[in-house]
Amino acid sequence: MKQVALITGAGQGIGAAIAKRLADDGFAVAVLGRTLSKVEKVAGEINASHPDQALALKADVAKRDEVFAAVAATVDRFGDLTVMVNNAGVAPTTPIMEVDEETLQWAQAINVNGTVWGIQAAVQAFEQAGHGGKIINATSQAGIEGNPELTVYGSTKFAIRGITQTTAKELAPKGITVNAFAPGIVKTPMMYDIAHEVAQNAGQDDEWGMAQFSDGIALGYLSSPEDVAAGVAFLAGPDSNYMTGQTLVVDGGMVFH
Ligand SMILES: NC(=O)C1=CN([C@@H]2O[C@H](COP(=O)(O)OP(=O)(O)OC[C@H]3O[C@@H](n4cnc5c(N)ncnc54)[C@H](O)[C@@H]3O)[C@@H](O)[C@H]2O)C=CC1
Ligand SMILES: CC(=O)C(C)=O
Repeated sequence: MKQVALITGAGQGIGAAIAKRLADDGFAVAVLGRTLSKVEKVAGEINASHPDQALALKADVAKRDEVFAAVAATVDRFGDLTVMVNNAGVAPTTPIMEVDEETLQWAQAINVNGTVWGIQAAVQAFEQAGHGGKIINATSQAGIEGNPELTVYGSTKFAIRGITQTTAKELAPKGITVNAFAPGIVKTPMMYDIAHEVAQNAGQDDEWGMAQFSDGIALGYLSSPEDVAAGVAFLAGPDSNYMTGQTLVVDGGMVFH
């Protein structure tokens, strides 16, 4: 069977690395993001080495109809969908007394609702094609253990693990597996934004800010997007067929669960 994956939030960072890794592994990939120029660049890089294997799609994962339309466009272009990677996410830093309704709703809409819409759209496509499939959701070490000043973000990442477990049980009879991946601290624009705030508060530069996060990592160094993509490649491939409802932690040894 032809393997076709849609990866959300794939214009940069972990999502772009996943798209490139899955294309190397033989998948046709739909590269979805909010900014068309960014996903077109990633898809163009993939197509340069793997002709016609990547499709760029613009969508906001918080909008259910846009996610369903993106899945339909993927099936239209490649004839199928076999793997859905719900990777898109936002990570506001929110000391508890600064949490407001707008930030809660924004993070919920993208991280949680976006994951639910991605699962629904993928299940519909798998059922229409008459086969099972694999759904892979992005959680975080911050969705396994509480992190200070990440109440809003952490709550969405804990929720994603809950959704992964409930849908794994619900969808198993349809031959669909649902797993999550939990990165630790990954050198992406998202993490540089967080490090920038830490550095600014201490009057230091961004690299100093990033270095502060390697303290709790057993392996002693920060990860690259490609380290995380390798874990996702395992979840997308046949070697994980007997695994569902699980969280694959790719964090260099930050949390043990
Ligand atoms: N960077 C890190 O250290 C960690 C990241 N993660 C998770 O991994 C995933 C990817 O993170 P990064 O690559 O680091 O982030 P990033 O911010 O570098 O990239 C995320 C991408 O998602 C896109 N996106 C955001 N909202 C969207 C929406 N509504 N619709 C479509 N696309 C949207 C952004 O435009 C961006 O291109 C996220 O879910 C994040 O929470 C988890 C643990 C650690
Ligand atoms: C961004 C993130 O997921 C962290 C800091 O764990």
